[in-house]
Formats: sequence, C-alpha cells, structure tokens
Amino acid sequence: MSDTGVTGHGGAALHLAGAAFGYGGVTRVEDLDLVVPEGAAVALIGPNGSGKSTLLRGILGLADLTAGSVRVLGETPEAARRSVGTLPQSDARDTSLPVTVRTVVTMGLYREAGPFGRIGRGGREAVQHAIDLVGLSAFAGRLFGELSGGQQQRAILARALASHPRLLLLDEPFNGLDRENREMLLDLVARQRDEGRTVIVSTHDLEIAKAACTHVLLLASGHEPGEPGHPAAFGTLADALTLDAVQHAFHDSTVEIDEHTVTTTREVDAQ
Ligand SMILES: Nc1ncnc2c1ncn2[C@@H]1O[C@H](COP(=O)(O)OP(=O)(O)OP(=O)(O)O)[C@@H](O)[C@H]1O
Repeated sequence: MSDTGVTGHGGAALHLAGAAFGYGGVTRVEDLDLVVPEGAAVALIGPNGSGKSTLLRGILGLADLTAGSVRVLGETPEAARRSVGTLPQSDARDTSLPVTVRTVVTMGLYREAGPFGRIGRGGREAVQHAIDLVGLSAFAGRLFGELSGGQQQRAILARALASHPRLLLLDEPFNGLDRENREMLLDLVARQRDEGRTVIVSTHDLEIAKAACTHVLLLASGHEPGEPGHPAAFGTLADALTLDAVQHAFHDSTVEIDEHTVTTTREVDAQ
C-alpha cells in the first residue's frame, strides 16, 4: 500500500493536497487542494473534459495520482474502496449480461465478501432493503437489460447502496432521467446525507446542486485542448456557486446560469 503522505482524516471524507490525477503519466486534472467534511454533499460541476470523471476515478484509485496526496476516509483510495459506493456514467454500463436486478444489486456486496464469498442472511436483507429503497421491489427478478434506462439507473444505485457505503460517488446520475426518476434520486441523495453519508455528485444541473448539495466544486478546463482541468471554486453553495466562478470554470462569457442548467454556446454547438 503506498503512503500518500497525509495522516489522519479528522472527520474528512476526502482530503486532497496538491493532488493531480491522470492516465499513463498524463495529468488530466490538477491543483486540487480541498477537504470535504464527512456528511457533506458536493456538486461537481464543470465543462466537458474538465476532469470530473477523472477526479471521481482518482478517489477510487482507478486513475493515477500524478502529484500531491489523496486521503479517502483517512485511507488510501485502494484501502477505502470497500467503504465507497459508485454510480458510473450510464454509458459505462453493460446491459447485455443476462442477469437479474437482484444479482446486479448483490454485486455491491462482493467488494467485502470477495467474488466467491458467501452472502449471508444479513447481506440478502441489505440487498432487499436497497432494492426497496430505489422502488424496484416489483422488478427484482427481471433481467437488468430489459429495464428502462431510469430503472437501470435505480438498480445500479441500489448496488452502490447495498453495502452501506460511507462515501457515495455519483457520475452524472441525472442524465436522461424523467421527472419521476429525478425526484426519486434527489430524495435519495438527501436521505443519504441525512444518514451521515458523504455524497459527491457530478452534474450539469444547478437545480440538483441547489436541491441536494451542501458544497460545490467547480472545475475549469485547461485553456488549450489537452491541458489539465483545475478548480475554479470550492466551498459551500452560498459561497462558491457564483456567476463569476461559473464563467471562470466555463471560460466563456456566453455561459448561462439559471436555476436549471449551466449551458455555454460552445457546448450547445458541439452537440
Ligand atoms: N481512460 C482514459 N485514458 C486516457 N485519457 C482519458 C481517459 N478518460 C478520460 N480521459 C481524458 O481526460 C480528460 C478529462 O476527461 P473526463 O472524462 O474526466 O472529463 P469530464 O469533466 O468528466 O467530461 P464529461 O463532462 O464530458 O463527462 C479528457 O481529455 C479525456 O479525453
């Protein structure tokens, strides 16, 4: 286990000190200096390519730490992974496997039990509880690939919740969700927070940030293509989510910030 140089976590779910993350030795997001207190819900906002997913992968130990130090729940990312639940972007999902919703959710327990570990009664109850929480009780025996996108999202969320993680990482979980699924997810994020879990959620949707989050981390993309992203602001919603900071993050005077979404002409043009 590598020592990343930070000792103790003093109630911090995440402690980044001069941290940078990337792939194959190439830094994609840098200059990360922040402490996320346990129980906070952080909205991670930034333009495409600013490094939101890379940061989330770095917290999981799945992207390289290219500078500085990182502590997750006081441990290295690898050691902390058993206490972290994740909802990856929906396009990173394999829907072709013929497995039921219950099997998908049960997979959330294998990190602790190991791939051949036995899931006991407590585990089965935790799986059922997570399925009930996301409102999929009637679908537990259905094939995952046959569910709608929103239902699949719920099943993956239940997988993340089954092991009662202390930290939840949600990568653009609201993309493509209809109103009902969105509200369910918002409610669930709020409930996780009430139960003392820390949540980090990447989103383009400011309504979600305002409704469900206590803090915001704004990432700016590099000025030139290929340059790493970096923080434009971090703090409580009231302090950090300002029009200036959003414009800095998006390098764009045409950025629009309303109660719903951050949009820039550039992003709209690129679609
Ligand atoms: N597995 C990978 N290997 C190499 N480079 C990668 C990998 N994943 C992402 N990158 C690069 O890292 C940079 C940051 O990408 P990342 O996906 O973290 O941004 P993002 O802010 O999450 O973007 P989006 O809003 O489009 O999801 C991009 O230049 C991307 O091409």
